Amino acid sequence: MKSSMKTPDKDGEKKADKDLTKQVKISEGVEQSNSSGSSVHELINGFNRSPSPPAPRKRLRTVSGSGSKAEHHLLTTKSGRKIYTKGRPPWYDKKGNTLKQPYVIGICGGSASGKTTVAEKIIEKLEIPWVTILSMDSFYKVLNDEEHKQAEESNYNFDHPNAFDFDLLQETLARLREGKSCEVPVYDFTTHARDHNPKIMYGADVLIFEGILAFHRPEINKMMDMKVFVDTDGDLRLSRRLNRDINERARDLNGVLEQYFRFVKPAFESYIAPGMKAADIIVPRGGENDVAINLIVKQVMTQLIKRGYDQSASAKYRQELICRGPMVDDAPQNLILIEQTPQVRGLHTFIRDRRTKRDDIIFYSERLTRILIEEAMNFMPYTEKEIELSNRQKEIGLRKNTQICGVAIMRAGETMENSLRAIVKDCKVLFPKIKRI
Ligand SMILES: Nc1ncnc2c1ncn2[C@@H]1O[C@H](COP(=O)(O)OP(=O)(O)O)[C@@H](O)[C@H]1O
Ligand SMILES: Nc1ccn([C@@H]2O[C@H](COP(=O)(O)O)[C@@H](O)[C@H]2O)c(=O)n1
Repeated sequence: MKSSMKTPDKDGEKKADKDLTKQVKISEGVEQSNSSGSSVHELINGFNRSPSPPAPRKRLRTVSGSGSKAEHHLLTTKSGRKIYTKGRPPWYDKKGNTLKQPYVIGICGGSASGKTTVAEKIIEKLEIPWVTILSMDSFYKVLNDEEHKQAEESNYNFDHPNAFDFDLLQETLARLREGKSCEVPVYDFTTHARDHNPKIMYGADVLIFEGILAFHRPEINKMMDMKVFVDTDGDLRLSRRLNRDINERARDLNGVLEQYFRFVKPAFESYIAPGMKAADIIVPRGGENDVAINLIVKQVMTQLIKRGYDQSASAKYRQELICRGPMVDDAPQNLILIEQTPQVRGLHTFIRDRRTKRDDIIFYSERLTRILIEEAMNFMPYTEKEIELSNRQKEIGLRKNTQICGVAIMRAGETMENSLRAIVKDCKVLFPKIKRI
């Protein structure tokens, strides 16, 4: 979107006024409300939860990293809906081309301004199946011992552009835009380090990239179809950050304040706020600005449709496959079909039913792949093995051959990973096409 558009704030269109009046009314006579509509009670509530003196650092090891808000790529929205945010495993058309580029939304704003909340609300309202959230946190540089010590003492500047690996970020975003898969580091704010296990991400119909310096590098800005700046009052950002860092990021009050005034606030003024100039849309007040979020969602949907996004396309393709009927007759000789037991049919019924919810499909698919892998285990090489029973009698059993056995899975292999690991103790899963980061 090229034209710059400021979304309605307090003085905006009538609807915004109406919403604001509603907000004020809700606050009136209940508790004191600040300019953003958030109550003072809300702001101090978090501190009450965290007793003074603060809990020891490592005890509060709630994972609060770049993957935490959508842990295992499953985002549970405030309304309880579960959304899969890993993106879409690469699909190819009949000519071997990957499908269209994702629509990229960049979300920039100060720390605790509500970037993630806005991103989640956009996703929730869009109601499209393939979405990805990429967070800048994943691209914090790995610290050396000295820097790590400084971070522990709240004396490391995580808000300066030098704290991020922008080259890696640019490369990752470029790959995701091409619909390719990537291994993305998961950041742990409690240890200032990356988790051992990165997460695998794919392109999607919509890709949201959020971070404090999301608009810092012009080459990255060029990859965005829409740039949104979340503009939340500084005092509110500080109070939310205190709440969050103490309760979720294992920090103490003094440390948060020291870091804030030494690094966070100056960096906001020098590097983050100038990002507003690059923005197409400015969202005052963040996640509670439903008028702005609805406008963004409407614009994204319009653009997706212009690009040929068709929600019913996958349903049409499935129907085509059903009409073609089973391909058992002309199947190759070495194709083995799973026995159609009542259990297998029951699982298929869940998976094929158009009313089945997304997380249920994931659950029942995993059960089905377990059956598939159990069956596949019968084709592994086994050798006889003599064992001794508890009554000292001997018995000849079977042990899996110790030789390495490689199995190539052409499509949807990753969806089988959990089941495979649950059944084969010593398996190694390789993703040959994935770019290692
Ligand atoms: N409208 C709101 N009212 C109350 N708390 C909020 C609101 N928006 C965000 N928060 C809280 O503030 C913190 C930061 O919000 P988040 O969306 O994660 O911001 P960011 O991604 O910019 O750091 C979180 O703890 C979140 O729960
Ligand atoms: N080890 C770290 C890394 C980053 N931070 C702070 O996080 C802020 C960015 O995250 P938001 O969710 O608030 O956008 C940033 O302001 C860093 O100061 C940290 O404290 N420790």
